[in-house]
Amino acid sequence: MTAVGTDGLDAIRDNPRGAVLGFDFDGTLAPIVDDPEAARAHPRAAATLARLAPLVGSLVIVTGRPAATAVEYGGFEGIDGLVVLGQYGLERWESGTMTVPEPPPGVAEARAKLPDVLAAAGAPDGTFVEDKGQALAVHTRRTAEPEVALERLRGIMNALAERTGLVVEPGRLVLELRPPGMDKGIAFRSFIDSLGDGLPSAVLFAGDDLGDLAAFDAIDALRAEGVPGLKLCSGSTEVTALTERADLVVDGPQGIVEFLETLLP
Ligand SMILES: O=P(O)(O)OC[C@H]1O[C@H](O[C@H]2O[C@H](CO)[C@@H](O)[C@H](O)[C@H]2O)[C@H](O)[C@@H](O)[C@@H]1O
Repeated sequence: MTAVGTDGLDAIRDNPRGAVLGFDFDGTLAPIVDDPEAARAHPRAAATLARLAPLVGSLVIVTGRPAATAVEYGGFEGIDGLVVLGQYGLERWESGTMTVPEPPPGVAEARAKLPDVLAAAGAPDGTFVEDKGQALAVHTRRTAEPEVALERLRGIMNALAERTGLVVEPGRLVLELRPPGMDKGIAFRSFIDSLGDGLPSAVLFAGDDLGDLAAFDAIDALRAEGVPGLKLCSGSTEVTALTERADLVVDGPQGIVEFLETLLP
């Protein structure tokens, strides 16, 4: 644990009701599996979050998933005080109420073009598209050589993003075409600012993937404003960039849940 991370954790323990705790979903609260539709939160994740919610200032999940999918796969329905920001912050769920904006026209254009683009690039067997409404995720985890497949597709995904006014969000054996202008850092900070309570007494963000780096940036920015913070990494062999930025690395979603349980009375 880094010294500043220890300060962040001490501040959370000292005044949990003033703290804002943020979490990624896949790879952090839910173990990674081959089929995105088969992903489910760790068996103790929802119960742990439900027990934490009344003890802390705010609990928020910031995920690349549609908010409704994260709520369903997480078993989060009914957790009072939990907010889920989906599609990297474009969607919001709270207490059963969902806010989902219209996707920009570039998403429909990319949806129409993507099959031909993937075929022309020789996307290998096992490549598949997850259509999230606001975004299109091209997964290679189920190909024979997932990393090789991902690299083969990176150039054409960048080109299609440029043609359609979208951006490419890289992740764990996935490249997503999604609208620009939002990321997990903007979403996390906007959520904090929207609480209207001034700066929190402490912050935490737990993640595992490249998309979570923006939320780590938000923690760094809050620290620079005097807010103690903890950057927690759900460690894996697939992503090292986050490990290098984290204050504390634990062993996947099991380690995350065990860490959260230490915050409970
Ligand atoms: O921000 P997150 O909650 O981490 O969501 C990021 C993406 O996660 C999902 O894909 C990842 O998890 C899958 C299930 O374990 C795995 O098969 C895939 O290889 C991973 O990239 C999800 O399918 C995406 O839509 C999310 O954006």
